Amino acid sequence: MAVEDAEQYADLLGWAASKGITDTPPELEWAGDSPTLGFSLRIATFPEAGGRGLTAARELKLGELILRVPEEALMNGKSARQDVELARVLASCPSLSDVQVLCVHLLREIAKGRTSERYPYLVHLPRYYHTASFYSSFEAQALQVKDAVSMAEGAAQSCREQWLEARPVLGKLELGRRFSTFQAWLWASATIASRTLYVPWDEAGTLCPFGDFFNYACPGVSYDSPTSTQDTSVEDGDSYGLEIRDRLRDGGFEHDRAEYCFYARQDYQEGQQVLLCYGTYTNLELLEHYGFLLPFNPNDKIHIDLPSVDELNPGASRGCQEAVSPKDLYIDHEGKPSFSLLSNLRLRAAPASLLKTRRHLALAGQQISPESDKVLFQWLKTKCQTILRSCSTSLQADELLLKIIDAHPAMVQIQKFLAVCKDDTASPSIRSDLLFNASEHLHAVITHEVEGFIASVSHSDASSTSSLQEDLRLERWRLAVEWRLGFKKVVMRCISRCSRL
Ligand SMILES: C[S@@+](CC[C@H](N)C(=O)[O-])C[C@H]1O[C@@H](n2cnc3c(N)ncnc32)[C@H](O)[C@@H]1O
Repeated sequence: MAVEDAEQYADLLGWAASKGITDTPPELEWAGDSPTLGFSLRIATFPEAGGRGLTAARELKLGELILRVPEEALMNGKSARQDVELARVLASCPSLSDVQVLCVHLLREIAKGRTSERYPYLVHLPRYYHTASFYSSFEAQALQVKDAVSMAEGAAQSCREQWLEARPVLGKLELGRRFSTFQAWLWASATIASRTLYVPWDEAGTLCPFGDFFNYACPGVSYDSPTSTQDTSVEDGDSYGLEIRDRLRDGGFEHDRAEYCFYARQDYQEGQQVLLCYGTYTNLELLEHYGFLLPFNPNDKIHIDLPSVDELNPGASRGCQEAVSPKDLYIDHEGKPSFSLLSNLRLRAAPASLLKTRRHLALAGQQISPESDKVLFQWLKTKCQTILRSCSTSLQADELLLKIIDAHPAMVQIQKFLAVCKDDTASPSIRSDLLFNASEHLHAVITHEVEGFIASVSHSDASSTSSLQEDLRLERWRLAVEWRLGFKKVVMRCISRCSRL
């Protein structure tokens, strides 16, 4: 963790204080004192856990009020309509959604440059994002799993549709070409997706200066290590040494104070990263909305479709079927079937003769008979094996590919790697150590994907592809590989669990 140079953020801290943003508890404020920051929180960088974030400037206690951001500093649909010119143009286009309104508001403020009253805040917003709408077709396909690929392709498509609908408004506001392009819209919508906080009156949420520096804490996990990195070597059945807790409410808009208030979700030592729970997300949802993955995410799940009514027990009369919500049918991060998946599989696997008297057992989470449990776990195991077979690379290939990308984190490096791999005359000493022991098949699979990635980057609009853009695409491809590897690990855990049971 590196505490950020106060100079670098002096403009933001000064502006925040002028807006009444403060991390001093109300009981310690002296009447007439101007608000300040730095008493409870400091801006710092956590390379392994979210990059820029907030660190405890002193010991903080669970439940303590640690930051207050007055309504005047927030940026949302209400503040958009306080801008007279913007309100007039928005009134002429009432069909825009809350998210579109906030995108327009953000782009209008950015287009004002230094003359924007919010410039000291806006200038510190990230320049780039890895949220799903930025995924190219190659990166989306690299997710491999059908639902994940459609999520990424759909995100880019829906962002484009929203931009097309909002274009007349951007035109009327005369923001200038640079701030009206699809690229600018993508940036604004990713800013909103990854940084807004919940408010009850606006579906887009609110941008909350300084409050949007908090990195994410997963509900149910207590972050005890000072840098908040978690053990990533997850073994089946391991308790991971983490304390599982209920979700705490750690931030929200308080009408009586007219402030967005943040509370410590646990005790923190000075220097420890202070985190905020944005909600309960699977890793795919984190990737979609926030552009990152958690190495350990107890809320991760994989959806499993139920077999047809007589697939497990052909010809048997099933009687009436329980109504079941698809979202409850999943295997969790440990590879365990959810309660609803297990009980519905039990009802489908049991012979009709037993169902009459033992149906209630399945509904109470108990076995109907050892034989029918065997049938259902065999079915689940086969289903998981089919899921893995439908992916174009194996878990081992993904692990190796991830190591290769990590060892070659820039486009020029990955290009050199490919050149060496394909050069039959290269001596073993200059060939990559990483592929040295790989089988011919693995070698071919890896080379094929690396080649595909490089081709996809060079086929994209060459005039606008800078080396920075290429490196960002490499990072997105890496995230896609990391996600599918995590997915396959969960499926593998389910297979070993089924084999044991
Ligand atoms: C609300 S912002 C948090 C502050 C942000 N790091 C910044 O520099 O402004 C949310 C973004 O921070 C990053 N982030 C937050 N929590 C993270 C975590 N636990 N691991 C990795 N990245 C994280 C992601 O890029 C996410 O989209």
